[in-house]
Amino acid sequence: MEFTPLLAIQGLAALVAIIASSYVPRLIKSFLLLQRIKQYPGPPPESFVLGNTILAKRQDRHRLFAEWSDKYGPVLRRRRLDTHVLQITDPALIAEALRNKDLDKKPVNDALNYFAGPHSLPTLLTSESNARWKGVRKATASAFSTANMKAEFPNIRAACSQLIEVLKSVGPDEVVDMDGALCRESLDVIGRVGFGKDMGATRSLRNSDAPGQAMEATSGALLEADRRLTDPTRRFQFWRKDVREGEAITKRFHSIMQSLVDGMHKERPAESSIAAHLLDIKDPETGGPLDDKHLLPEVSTLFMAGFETTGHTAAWVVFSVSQHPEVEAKIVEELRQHDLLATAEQPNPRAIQWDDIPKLTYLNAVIKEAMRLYPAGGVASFRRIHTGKDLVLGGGKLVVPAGVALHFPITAVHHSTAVWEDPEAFSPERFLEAGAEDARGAEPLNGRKPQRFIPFSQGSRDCVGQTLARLNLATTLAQLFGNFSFRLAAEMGGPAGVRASEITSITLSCAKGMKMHAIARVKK
Ligand code: HEM
Repeated sequence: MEFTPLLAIQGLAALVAIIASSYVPRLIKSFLLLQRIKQYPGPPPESFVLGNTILAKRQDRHRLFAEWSDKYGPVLRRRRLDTHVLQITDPALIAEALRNKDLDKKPVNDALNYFAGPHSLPTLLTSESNARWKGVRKATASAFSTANMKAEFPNIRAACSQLIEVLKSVGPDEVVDMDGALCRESLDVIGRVGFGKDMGATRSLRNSDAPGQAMEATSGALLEADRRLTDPTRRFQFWRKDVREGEAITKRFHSIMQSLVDGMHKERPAESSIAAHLLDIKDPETGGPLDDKHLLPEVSTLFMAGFETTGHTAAWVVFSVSQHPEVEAKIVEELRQHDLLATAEQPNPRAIQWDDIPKLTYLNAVIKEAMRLYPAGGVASFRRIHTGKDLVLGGGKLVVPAGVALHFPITAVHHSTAVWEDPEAFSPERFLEAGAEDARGAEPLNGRKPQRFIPFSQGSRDCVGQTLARLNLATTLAQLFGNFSFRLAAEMGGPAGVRASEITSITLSCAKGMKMHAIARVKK
């Protein structure tokens, strides 16, 4: 056939018709949905086509969602291309919605699945709540039981002791990135508690002989996943050097995870470990144990979901305390009362025990207050209605039409003036009051009070690792504050510099890290 201008025009027309036939129905649907949620206010769209897409990808979007919530109210409307999103920050509505079985996660998250394993399969974190997810969730939830955490407590303490040793070798004039150090420690905690393996991330901070690849590979692969999340076309840009490097480091991360899986097969792990629980999962399709194709991504996911979240949170605590000497003085007094403070008479305080953790009331309140202000998963919690039917919440107060997405941004709830008094103030005392975590004036739902403090989200898709996270945070921070006082390094530009560098990628951190001076309480 001869190529003629007429043929080219016909081809172009066919292409336009194909695109139009798939997009026009979507646009009509989007327009009709808009008529049903028009009554809710919301930020003006950036453009007719984009809606609020670009702003909602901003690095400080956690702050933006909070500003919108205060400006437009607890139920507001925004748009991502042709998808309408209702952003909800009313704790009672959130509690009801997140416990409603008609809502589910969106089925696929390619970037995170790519991170998790070579076959890009959905995992505990990214999958819909299907039979496979149920099996993995049940097994991991029981791995994180109080009894198992108690059995694994010495492993957490051991990882923290390594960090203390590293910091002791650093002089007070030297600057340490406490965010990086605490992420390393959290990675090692997951390695030890989950798989009985020291990944060497903390040791490699000061010792170049220690095997440091685990940290570099995990954070490098996570960075590549984050880049793919913000730019879905990235995976096709094979000519770019940074994309190829991202692929290479992701492969390296997978091979480290594969060696953990090989170790699990070689020798039965401790019964209290996460590994033992993962090995006992029955695959709903085969009835047998998970094959490596499915097991490896679940192992990776626990590292991904657990190490930066916990590490960044601990860094936010250290930063917050460094800005509030009166808070530090109270922590010091509490640690002194429990014999956990380094003093001239007792330069090495006694080793922290499992029973100490609940007794550290003030420190626990400080951790909660930092998690309120800086929730690591602050923009998580997107849901969609999977039944095709409208969702009715609050006894008819809110009707969500099927097809509208729901977003419950945790940072916005934690910073809302409608939910908290003086939300921007760092005041651990608020968590010393009984019922501080409950939503004010909200009626109990199935016997449970709706919560306004939700750093781990809520409902069936809440954080499965929260027992480990809380335990690690309290154990680590008690030992850190027992031995050191922290001062923000000048290069951070003071609290204003930290605030200006807040960044939400997959988790919330400070783009500059958290550079500090660790000043030993007892001089050598
Ligand atoms: C301070 C530390 C942590 C914070 C703030 C945190 C926060 C969260 C949040 C907000 C979610 C819900 C995400 C969503 O709705 O999309 C979540 C889910 C999850 N978290 Fe955590 N997390 C922490 C530590 C951990 C740890 C230590 C682990 C495991 C080692 C872990 C494993 C998971 C997993 C597997 C899920 C998905 C659960 C499911 O969908 O069934 N997290 N986390």
